[in-house]
Amino acid sequence: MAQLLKKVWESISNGWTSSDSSSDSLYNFDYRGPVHGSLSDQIIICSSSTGAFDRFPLDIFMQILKLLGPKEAARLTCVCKSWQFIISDNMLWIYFLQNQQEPWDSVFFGETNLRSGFPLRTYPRQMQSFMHIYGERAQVPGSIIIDGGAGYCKFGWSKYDSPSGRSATFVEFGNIESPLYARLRHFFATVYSRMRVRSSTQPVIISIPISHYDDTDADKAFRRRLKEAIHSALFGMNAPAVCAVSQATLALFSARRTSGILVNIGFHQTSVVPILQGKVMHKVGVVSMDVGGLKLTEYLREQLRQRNLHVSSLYTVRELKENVCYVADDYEMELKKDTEASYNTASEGWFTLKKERFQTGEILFQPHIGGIVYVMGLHHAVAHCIERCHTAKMRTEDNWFKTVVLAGGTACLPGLAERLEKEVHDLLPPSISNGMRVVTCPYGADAAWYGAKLVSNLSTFPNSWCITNETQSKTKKSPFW
Ligand SMILES: Nc1ncnc2c1ncn2[C@@H]1O[C@H](COP(=O)(O)OP(=O)(O)OP(=O)(O)O)[C@@H](O)[C@H]1O
Repeated sequence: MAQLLKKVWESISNGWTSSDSSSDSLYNFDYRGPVHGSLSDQIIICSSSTGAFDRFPLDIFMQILKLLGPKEAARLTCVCKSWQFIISDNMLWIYFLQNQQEPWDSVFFGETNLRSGFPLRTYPRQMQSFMHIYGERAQVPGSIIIDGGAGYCKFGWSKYDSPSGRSATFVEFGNIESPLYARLRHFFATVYSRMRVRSSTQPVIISIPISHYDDTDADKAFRRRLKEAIHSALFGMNAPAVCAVSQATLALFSARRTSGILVNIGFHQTSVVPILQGKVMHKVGVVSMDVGGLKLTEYLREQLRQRNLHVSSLYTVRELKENVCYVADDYEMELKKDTEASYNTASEGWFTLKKERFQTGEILFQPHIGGIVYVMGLHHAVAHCIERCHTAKMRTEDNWFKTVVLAGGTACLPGLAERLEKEVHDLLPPSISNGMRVVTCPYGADAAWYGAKLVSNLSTFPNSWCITNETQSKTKKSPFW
């Protein structure tokens, strides 16, 4: 300890001689919203002594605590009331949380918006202290996250940086004709075996695919049945706790939002999903189009074939699409430009693409150029959804539906967000479109997985988000749906 103090003292003295010594420079936080007010204000009120440390300026004392780390700092709260008061300062624990593996913005978003589970409640002021939150988060068990996309399944540990496995999805969750329970059980068993983990050891968080989204009785019944089948399959495998949340909601969470319009461009389909406070607004209407990543890949292959460019594998075409294609800001103008670019693929060498680079993504806006008929363009679907949200006026006090979040692998196409925003503004009257913006979720195809990770690392997880075998009978009507 003496050594450490010496080191700290030296480093701080050096800092004073070489740079500006404003006390703020010791705090490199972005956060400026203390829950208890600033510590220096409060320390004046706190009259009791910190013993020999009375001689230390407060910022040095805090620097020592930062160097000691969260475990030691927590222990020191037992020394006396003054120390406890100083150590429990939110800024110190925000500093510790900022130095965790998870981005601080996501931690803050999650702890202020998602702690309660459904129905969501925001904690602007009366939330727990960050010391308490830090302690709770440290005790949250690791969970298994399974995002079973229509094309690719992503799974892995909540404490890891990214999904540990991706595989082509071999179960269609949405197929009502087949014995759902058996298929789900097989699917979960395969994921557990790939992860080499026993199903009975960890809570599990599952993304529910966007399917049967209408507000009809039949679709509601299907969604209920699917939820029940997921729970029974997992509890039948002795999972200790299960959390099942819509894929669209999880993707929206990963973009650090609880409300907005989530546009998921998936493998087979594109879905436009209005979400208010984490809840899918089936009543307003989810719009879905049969254009997804696979159609884009197939269309690019067709264009290359027309230019007598032979590509043996669809994987190579996909590689070209993911690395060379983009969405034009103005399609007609782009046709007049020289857009040629070459790319060296992993298994089939060099290819030079021309207008295919932007024509591929154009089928999202003009499906007919790819031979897809009776399907509306993405901008029309989004504008339609915004209009419906505007008309429904569920919450007149804000424009929750004016943030459009793009998720899914195809959402990574450069230029897509800008083009969509422009087209939607052109379609809607300014009174509705004013303030509308389109943002891209930073996680692309893994958006739902990261949303699940955010939830499963919350200080209140699993209690406020999961159900157990014992509690499942009480959740006949879950608000997650
Ligand atoms: N950087 C990229 N640019 C363009 N397309 C991409 C990129 N990365 C992935 N994709 C495409 O995204 C598609 C897969 O998307 P994703 O993994 O989101 O679908 P999914 O989760 O299986 O489907 P769904 O969301 O419908 O359940 C593939 O066609 C893939 O080629």
